[in-house]
Amino acid sequence: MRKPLIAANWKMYKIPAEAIDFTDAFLPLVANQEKTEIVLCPSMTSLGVAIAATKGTQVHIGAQTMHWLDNGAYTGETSPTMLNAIGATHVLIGHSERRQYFNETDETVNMKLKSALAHKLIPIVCVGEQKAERESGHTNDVLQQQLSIGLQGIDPAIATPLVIAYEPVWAIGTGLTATPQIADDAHKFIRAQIAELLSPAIAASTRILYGGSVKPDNAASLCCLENIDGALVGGASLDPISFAQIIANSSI
Ligand SMILES: O=C[C@H](O)COP(=O)(O)O
Repeated sequence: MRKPLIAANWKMYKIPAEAIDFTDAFLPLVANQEKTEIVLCPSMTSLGVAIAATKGTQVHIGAQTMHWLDNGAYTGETSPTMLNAIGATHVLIGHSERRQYFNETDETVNMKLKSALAHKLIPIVCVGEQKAERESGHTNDVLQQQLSIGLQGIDPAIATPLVIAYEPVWAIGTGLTATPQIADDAHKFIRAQIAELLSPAIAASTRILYGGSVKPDNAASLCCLENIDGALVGGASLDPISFAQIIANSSI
């Protein structure tokens, strides 16, 4: 039985005071949502206040990226030990915006994933195809490549916390959403790949989230499918009421 997970990716939005305004409004709205794992991923400067504000609640805090090393001369980077030290529990890895604007590759995804698992951070590894790749019939090839390199050398014995987010790039921030059928097919393919690359047991327990223009009114149709175990939400997670509605509508 996979516990549903709904994560908010705030991207480069919200200063610390706005993060606190969010949690003040949001926490009472989800006080009874024990069935869903809820994660907020603020920017680095709001991690600390978000962790303090959610202490003692069932809401977890994750980072939007990290380096794979513990420390070193890497200006601007944040390490897994730094995330551990402040109490972050989850980390997004390989979001398409990191791949597009910050040169992240399947190889760096792989190094970050190994590091996150070693540091007991729950990794949410993002994969997904571009519009042209879908239109030319290459979606599964792209997913296969991202996963085979991203998951290379991962020890199945420590892979249980792995979470995958399927985010078709053409659906991110565009208002275009994958149909439930498109999303479920991709998730099914991803699960089969995990079975081959890691093990059938890990494939069965891995949560696979959908991301791309998830809103309160489409959350139920996307999140209730056999292979979809939750959502990674961008724009609609910035507003506490809308994000709480997505969580409520997903658990119907
Ligand atoms: O990480 C979240 C995704 O990029 C989805 O963003 P969006 O909900 O604004 O389309």
